[in-house]
Amino acid sequence: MSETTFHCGTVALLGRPNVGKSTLMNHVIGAKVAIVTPKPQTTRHRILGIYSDDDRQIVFVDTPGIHKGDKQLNRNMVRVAYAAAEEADVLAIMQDVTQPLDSATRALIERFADGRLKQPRIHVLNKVDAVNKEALLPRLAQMQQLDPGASAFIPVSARKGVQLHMLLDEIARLLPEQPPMYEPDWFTDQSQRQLAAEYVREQVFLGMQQEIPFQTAVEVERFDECADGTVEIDAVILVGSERHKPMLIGKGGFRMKEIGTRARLGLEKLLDCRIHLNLWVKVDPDWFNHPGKLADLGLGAE
Ligand SMILES: Nc1nc2c(ncn2[C@@H]2O[C@H](COP(=O)(O)OP(=O)(O)OP(=O)(O)O)[C@@H](O)[C@H]2O)c(=O)[nH]1
Repeated sequence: MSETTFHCGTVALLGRPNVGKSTLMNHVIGAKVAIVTPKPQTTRHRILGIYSDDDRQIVFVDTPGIHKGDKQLNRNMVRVAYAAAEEADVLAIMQDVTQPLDSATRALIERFADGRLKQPRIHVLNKVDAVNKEALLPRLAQMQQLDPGASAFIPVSARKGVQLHMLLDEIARLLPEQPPMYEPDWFTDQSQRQLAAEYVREQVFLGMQQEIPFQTAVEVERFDECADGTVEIDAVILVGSERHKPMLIGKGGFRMKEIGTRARLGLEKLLDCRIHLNLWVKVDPDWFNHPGKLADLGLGAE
């Protein structure tokens, strides 16, 4: 490794909810450091995923999807995304090509293309596995017109790993020449405790409908590594309303058991150890509008 040609820096993954930011980061890192669900607004805070090889270290910053919302939680999420953009070396602005280029996506692109932020921009056109090639060409032309100052426009499939090597090459080319910031075997800045909370929240998002996932948070109260190599975790699922509690627990505790089992299996794979996961449900009305509670949960505006 020659230090002078090593490229290292941060790239902010930005875009509307559900475009595939977390999927892309996980695919590149090779581990599920950011949870993924088909529901929008899954990512709530800034998550780092660190990719390292012999001559580059790319620190991906996965951000909450940029959206409108009236809760304090939603406003904080959007602020976190813009703050991450300001601090990054490169901006990767993602869109979902299976969806039309709607006014919200356009507004987002125009906001970054206005030159206020000086970092180089790459437009990432995701989910190409789900559209035909002919549909892609007009979309690329539209993008070139919307942001002629961008460094690149790269169609990818985050899910299938299509063209991600090209994206990595382009990002690395735009990063400063400097030595690595993290040890090469680090892949995230999240603690095991935070990952445990996120894995439980993922299962709530996947298992529950309507507004329940969006009004739920997870707090890990105990994370103990035992002498026999197993890990004991106690986690509380916070719900915003009394009527959500029985729905989350399910008949005879069925729903809760399912959420717990799935989260535990995912965590055992990630952490490579046996896990005992104990879950409780607690009602905390309107938690998503309380700045103090949001800060306790790591969901402040940062
Ligand atoms: N077909 C297809 N689906 C994808 C691709 N990338 C992501 N998805 C799906 O799109 C959905 C949203 O993916 P996420 O990675 O959670 O999207 P996100 O942008 O992080 O979403 P937020 O957390 O809401 O900001 C999931 O169901 C993914 O499986 C892709 O390349 N192709």
